[in-house]
Amino acid sequence: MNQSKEERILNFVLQNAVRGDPCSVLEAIDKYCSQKEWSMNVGSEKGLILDKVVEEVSPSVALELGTYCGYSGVRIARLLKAGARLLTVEFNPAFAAVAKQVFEFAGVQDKVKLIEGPSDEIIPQLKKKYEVDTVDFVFLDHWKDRYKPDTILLQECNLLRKGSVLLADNVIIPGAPEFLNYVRNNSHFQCTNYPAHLEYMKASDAMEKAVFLG
Ligand SMILES: O=c1[nH]cnc2c(O)cc(-c3ccc(F)cc3)cc12
Ligand SMILES: [Mg+2]
Repeated sequence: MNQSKEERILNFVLQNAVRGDPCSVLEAIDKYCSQKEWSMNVGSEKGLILDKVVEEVSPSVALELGTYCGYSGVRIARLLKAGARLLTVEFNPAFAAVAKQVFEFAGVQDKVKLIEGPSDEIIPQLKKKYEVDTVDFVFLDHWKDRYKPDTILLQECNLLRKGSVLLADNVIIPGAPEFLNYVRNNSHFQCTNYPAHLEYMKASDAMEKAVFLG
């Protein structure tokens, strides 16, 4: 059976990165996806913005919506302080299977809980089933049409606290206009836009940070 692109990315990591070295995993994925096959990892330019926000927040509990191959999950997990954890949600089982192996190869598996399923089902389970009180940081990188409803759902489930930081990828390409309108015109959020390029391309993209004010 033919390999998927995601399996080819995983194999490139296994053959070119260093087990237990998260940075080498990130470099291998960026090398493969910039030289061989484009894929929707956040990439190194927007990855630096992600790094800065994660370091700024220093979350005890981080949530990622949209795991894909695990690139941004490795990016986030490698920066977490001792005892902190990342919960990452992926709808697509094939993507989740690749991400699991990427996390293990990078050596971040003890900091990461990979949850398979749709975000609108998982978010209401976070408190009771995954023992979450509130989330300090949320990376939205799944399906653009879910950014706004999932932001509302996080609030309805009392998962945000004063100062919780949302960071959304792709607010230009593919674009998340409803989400942008929602958070930018909502007095409970303080927003900042970070222009960048679409991963591995010259096209313009941007990330939006929205701090929940309580
Ligand atoms: O669907 C996406 N989820 C998460 N991140 C994405 C991402 O960073 C880029 C894109 C994307 C961008 C341009 C294009 F021509 C085709 C797909 C999609 C997603
Ligand atoms: Mg993205």
